[in-house]
Amino acid sequence: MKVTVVGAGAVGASCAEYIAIKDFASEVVLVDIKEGYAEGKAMDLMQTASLNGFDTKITGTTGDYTKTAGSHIAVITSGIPRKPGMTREELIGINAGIVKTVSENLVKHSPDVILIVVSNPMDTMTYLAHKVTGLPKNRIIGMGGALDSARFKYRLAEALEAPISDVDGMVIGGHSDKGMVPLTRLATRNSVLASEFLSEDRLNQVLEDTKVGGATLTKLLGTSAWYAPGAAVSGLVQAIACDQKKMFPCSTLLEGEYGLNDLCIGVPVLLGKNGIEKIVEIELTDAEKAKMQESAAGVKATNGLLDA
Ligand SMILES: NC(=O)C1=CN([C@@H]2O[C@H](COP(=O)(O)OP(=O)(O)OC[C@H]3O[C@@H](n4cnc5c(N)ncnc54)[C@H](O)[C@@H]3O)[C@@H](O)[C@H]2O)C=CC1
Ligand SMILES: O=C([O-])CC(=O)C(=O)O
Repeated sequence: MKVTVVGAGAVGASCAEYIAIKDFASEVVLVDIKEGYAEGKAMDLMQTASLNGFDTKITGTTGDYTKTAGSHIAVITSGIPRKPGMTREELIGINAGIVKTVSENLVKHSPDVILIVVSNPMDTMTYLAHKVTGLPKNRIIGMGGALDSARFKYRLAEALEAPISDVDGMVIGGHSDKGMVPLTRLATRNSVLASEFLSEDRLNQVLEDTKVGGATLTKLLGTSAWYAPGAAVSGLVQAIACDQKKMFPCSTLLEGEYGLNDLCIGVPVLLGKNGIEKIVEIELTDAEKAKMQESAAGVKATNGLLDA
């Protein structure tokens, strides 16, 4: 199983590291545009192999896509991250051009590849990857909901004063400060609804803290986060590589599902060897449906900037 990760920056390198540590891929190829950078990251990571006990071979290249040929899965993390005070949507001007070129190059050398889009604004970049490559919808996956759900669980565990392994929860909707829809109604601690333990106000606080999870870290770090994003991507890659049929909220092209059309947005999907093997439609309340509609309107407004 060969995996390419484009962008050897913070998220790309973290993602490559987690993939290697889990030791399910034979090969990871890092690609960057900065001369020597991917090669350097690959060498540094390879020197952790004997320490961390993995056999995955990691190599790096400065923009030579022939080295990516025959990739089963490719992750796109190339592009600029936001700085404190910015929204993800503000990155579109620079990142759209990068994601377009990178998607074209990847598909040219690996026509059967499954793409995982990470660069922001992620839902719009996933939609752009569809437009540019014309790949079937099961082979283009946007990563956002897996990360947002991990942050939701972190905040739930904090509020419940429970170990994280006790809690479960899911975030759907757009991967943006305003567009996320954390499903507090369905959040649980060991199958018991979180609402049994937490007041409505406290659950709302969990919801609000989850939505600004990325912005909170960006303010603290001066750039956006990378450990949890890298781990979240590695989870999606593993689910596909190992044909796990695991459920994650991912950004996917909707054609009527959830009453939405012609956009990519986060909904629960099953991931296996074919990429997105099923879009899971769950029954939402009227309030949740309204939030999804609002979130979709935000994503569509950003998609509209692609043509501008
Ligand atoms: N979807 C999500 O949940 C998340 C998305 N992100 C996004 O991921 C992207 C990357 O973030 P970081 O890794 O923190 O940034 P970074 O700046 O550390 O790394 C980005 C890398 O992309 C490279 N790059 C730029 N243009 C390229 C091209 N044409 N081909 C190959 N490589 C190129 C840069 O040289 C740099 O090394 C950002 O857009 C960020 O907003 C970050 C975290 C989570
Ligand atoms: O916050 C950002 O800009 C990066 C990102 O998407 C995240 O960490 O959720």
